[in-house]
Amino acid sequence: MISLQDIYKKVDKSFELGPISCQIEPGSIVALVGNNGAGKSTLFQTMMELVKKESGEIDYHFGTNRENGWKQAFAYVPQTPLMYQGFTIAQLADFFEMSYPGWNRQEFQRLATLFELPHKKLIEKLSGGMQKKAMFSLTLARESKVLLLDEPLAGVDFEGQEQMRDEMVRYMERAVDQTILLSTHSADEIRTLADYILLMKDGHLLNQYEKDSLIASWSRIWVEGDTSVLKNLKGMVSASKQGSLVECVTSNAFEVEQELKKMGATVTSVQPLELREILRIILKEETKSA
Ligand SMILES: Nc1ncnc2c1ncn2[C@@H]1O[C@H](COP(=O)(O)OP(=O)(O)OP(=O)(O)O)[C@@H](O)[C@H]1O
Repeated sequence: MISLQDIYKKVDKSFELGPISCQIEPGSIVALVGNNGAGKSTLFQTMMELVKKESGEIDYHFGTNRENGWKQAFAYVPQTPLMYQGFTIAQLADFFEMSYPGWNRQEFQRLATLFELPHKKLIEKLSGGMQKKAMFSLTLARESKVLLLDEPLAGVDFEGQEQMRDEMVRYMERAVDQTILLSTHSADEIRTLADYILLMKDGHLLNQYEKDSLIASWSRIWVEGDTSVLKNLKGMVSASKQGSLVECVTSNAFEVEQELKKMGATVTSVQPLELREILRIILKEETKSA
């Protein structure tokens, strides 16, 4: 278990992260989701102690954050590999081998072949997508338990995305308690990879969801009836008249359907909502109520 308790980081006058508290289950893939500037990268940097937090505790259960044991267990791929710009991939491979006990050159070479990495090129001379593939390969060759990936698939070509997804699954299969926390703006990535979703906004954690339950609890229901009555049902997100029917969107699908039946309303169609749409609505609703 990774426990974050009241993590608070003041970046500057205009942005504060937290306080954030949550728990991350080992053996799961967790997607960190939020609008631009929500604080996802800042949270990663704080977790990795690359920036100093003002207060709060992170208990990694691989040793506390006051010891160095956890650093061996945690691997992190930043959004942009700024600190590695002056090095070739081959030099970075040597550097990773020296820095991380158990770094697996054979595994790195497998990944380098898969992603066709040009070993002699400086990182800064690679395209954005190739930089992602290079840092991903170097980091996955580490013997880590927890992988923090900041927008790993952004800017990567279709084939590369598929390969990286497969490699993440392979990473999870190394042991039962392998864990990935990844930030993303891609609903597709969340749908295909994540078990849980952490939703962030303005430096705060809005909510934590089990992905399949979240998808199952939302639906679009077409019903004959009175908009104003339907709007007042618990869990109704919106109800708008569309011709002779009312289009209802609910975050409480099962209970709303039961309620509609009790009311004797005629339901003409029930459709699931795309995850993309659910996340967009939740973030928009939170923006409205903020
Ligand atoms: N290098 C920096 N210097 C100053 N402020 C920064 C810096 N990086 C981030 N911030 C501040 O921290 C806030 C959170 O940024 P962060 O990069 O953590 O968000 P994010 O959720 O990862 O965004 P995105 O989805 O756009 O990558 C920003 O709004 C900005 O005010």
